[in-house]
Amino acid sequence: MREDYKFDIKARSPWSSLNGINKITISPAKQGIEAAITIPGSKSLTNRALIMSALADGNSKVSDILKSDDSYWCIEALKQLGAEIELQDDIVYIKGSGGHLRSNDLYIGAAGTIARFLPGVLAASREGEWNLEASESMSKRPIAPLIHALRQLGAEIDYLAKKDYYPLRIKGKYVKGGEVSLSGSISSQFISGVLIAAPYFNETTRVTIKDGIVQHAYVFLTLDLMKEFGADVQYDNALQQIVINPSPYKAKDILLESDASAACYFLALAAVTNGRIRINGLAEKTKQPDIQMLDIFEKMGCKVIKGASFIELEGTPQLKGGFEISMKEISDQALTLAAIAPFADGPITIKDVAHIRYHESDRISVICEALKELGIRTEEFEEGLKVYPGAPKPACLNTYDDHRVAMALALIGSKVEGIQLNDPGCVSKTFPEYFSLLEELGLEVKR
Ligand SMILES: O=C(O)C1=C[C@@H](OP(=O)(O)O)[C@@H](O)[C@H](O)C1
Ligand SMILES: C=C(OP(=O)(O)O)C(=O)O
Repeated sequence: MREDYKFDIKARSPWSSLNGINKITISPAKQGIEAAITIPGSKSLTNRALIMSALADGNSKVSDILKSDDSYWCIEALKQLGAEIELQDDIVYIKGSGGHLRSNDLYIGAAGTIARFLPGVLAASREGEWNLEASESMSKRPIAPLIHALRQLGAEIDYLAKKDYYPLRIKGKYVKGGEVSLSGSISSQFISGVLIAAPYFNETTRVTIKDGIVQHAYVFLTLDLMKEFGADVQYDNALQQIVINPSPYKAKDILLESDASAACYFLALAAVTNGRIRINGLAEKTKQPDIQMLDIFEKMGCKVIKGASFIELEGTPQLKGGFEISMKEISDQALTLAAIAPFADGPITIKDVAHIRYHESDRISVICEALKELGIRTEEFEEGLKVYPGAPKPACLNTYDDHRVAMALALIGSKVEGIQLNDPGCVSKTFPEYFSLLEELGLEVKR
């Protein structure tokens, strides 16, 4: 176990689950898994829509939001900034501030989407001053390329403790805009963070990307939503140059899609148990990148039915392996594939995901550690890993305060009796009901 590991209780919100539960044990379902389920709203769309509605002048209604730690801290921050927000079940009514934000100290939890999307927005808010504090894990994740780009555009942002990391101090002023070139090779969120704020800069902003973008689809999600909220943006399909004219967001009513990343755990569950799961309310046409996992499941021998408003996956008695795959564009699913890989009939190599070492944990190192603990032969590379077929043995595994580590490793409990996970509550970052849903589907979950 890595020595610096402890979970950050402060980042768990009132919407988190499993508070005070140190360990959970997962064992296979007694019967075959066959179900139709609905997954909560997309984390990425929820926090984008909340921020844009809070900036718009007027009343917006955002329906089918995700209720998790990431969205809780987003809503709290926006309230502190002066947005009037009312919540009814999973519908949020927001009276936006028209871009005039109240000075306050803000805590943003462990959410990359808030950490990378708020600084530009605050900096361009003409007046006001904010200290922004993030969770321990978020305070270790990179933000320097974003802050550097925003400063180049005229923003006043200082590091309050360690250079290049949270916490931040931001002074609102007129941000000029203009030309900026930034890197998307560690996180696409740096680009989204500049784009979301750019309609509030004084002049037209022209963004060019210095090198690659790790997950292009999230930048397209940003641009699509900006257009829906009335921003004036132009871009080419290769995202070589993105142009944003000053064009404040307009209030609107919006219904959000289910979270494709969260859906993938249940598709993987059907795949690995030879079960059948239908996800209602999510279609192949979504622009969320993780829907591309369907191609991987098909490659592994699963049958996928793509309906107009659902996705269904039927597993197979023996998953196929023996392939290498680049997961650069769908890297939130790298751990999901790694967790089901031991059950395939040949090794699986996951490539091009060096950037996931900078997510909530060093995901490549953590998943390799867990698989080894389970007795699975695993090779770790700088940019990925190779997992060999094997029979995992029961083990007690660390989740490193990383929701995707916990959700992926829990899938092994659908095949192997007695998989124990420490700090299962970390799933609350994006999916507080995760273990309850596994239980409803028949898995044995002992808290
Ligand atoms: O913009 C977004 O909503 C996201 C972008 C991706 O981050 P990176 O580009 O940092 O990998 C993804 O991993 C994250 O879960 C959500
Ligand atoms: C990387 C992730 O989150 P974040 O939005 O905090 O970057 C994730 O959800 O896997």
